[in-house]
Amino acid sequence: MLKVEGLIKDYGKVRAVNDITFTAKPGEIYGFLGHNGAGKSTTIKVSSGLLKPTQGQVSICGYDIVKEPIEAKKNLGYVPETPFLYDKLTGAEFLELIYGVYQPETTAIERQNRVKEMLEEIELVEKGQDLIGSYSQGMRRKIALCSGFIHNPKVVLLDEPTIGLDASSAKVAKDLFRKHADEGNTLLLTTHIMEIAEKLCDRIGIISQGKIIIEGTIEALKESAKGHNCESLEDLFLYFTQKDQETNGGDSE
Ligand SMILES: Nc1ncnc2c1ncn2[C@@H]1O[C@H](COP(=O)(O)OP(=O)(O)OP(=O)(O)O)[C@@H](O)[C@H]1O
Repeated sequence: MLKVEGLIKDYGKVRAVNDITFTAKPGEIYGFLGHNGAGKSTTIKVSSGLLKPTQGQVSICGYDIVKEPIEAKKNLGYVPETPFLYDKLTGAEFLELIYGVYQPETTAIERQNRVKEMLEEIELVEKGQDLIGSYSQGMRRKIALCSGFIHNPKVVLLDEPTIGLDASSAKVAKDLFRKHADEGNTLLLTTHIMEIAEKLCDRIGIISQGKIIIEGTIEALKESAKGHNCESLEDLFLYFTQKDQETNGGDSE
């Protein structure tokens, strides 16, 4: 379970996140949607422990990310929008390294077996022994995704997880996300691709100018937009964000 309560994050004078509260539950894929600069990545970075909140709390499975970072991070997987990878390691070596950091008590054989399983799941076995430096953009993305799931975390934060993936790789990734959620884990993901959010997410939170302006299932969002001709998630997204800008002003695009 991921709980964000009264979160505020300032970068100097810029208030990037302005009092956000939401919960992503076990078994759920929570989609975080918003225009560029709305505050999605900042919320994810604070939730991962990478940035300190200005105000408010984030807890991962009940552990406060600031006060109990080790316990919180043991339960956490995080795949940033621009992941850092080691070009001089093979994909398999990189994943073994990450797995060993999270599960230091495991043996080398256990780590190798888990990595093999993960590479099979993401359909990258034949490239596992190649250097990451030789990978295409899509292969790099796949390895980064594996690094977020390799230790079977209870909460996974995914910032634009399907960027650079072709249609069949995106399908493999989406299947991985769904399977992990169906096993009782929590996923929070951001995406600008409305079709992905529509098909994959159990609940949606729309963020505008650092605030969540509406959240719920797509059915619930449609109910709130009744009479405004919103048939798809794209229609709903445009309706709610435009309404927010008309009501509250601002220049987020
Ligand atoms: N390191 C930083 N220093 C100063 N301002 C920042 C920094 N990172 C983000 N911001 C500002 O915070 C606000 C929210 O940015 P954020 O990256 O969280 O948005 P986002 O919703 O993830 O956008 P995108 O969809 O473009 O990735 C923006 O106004 C951005 O310019």
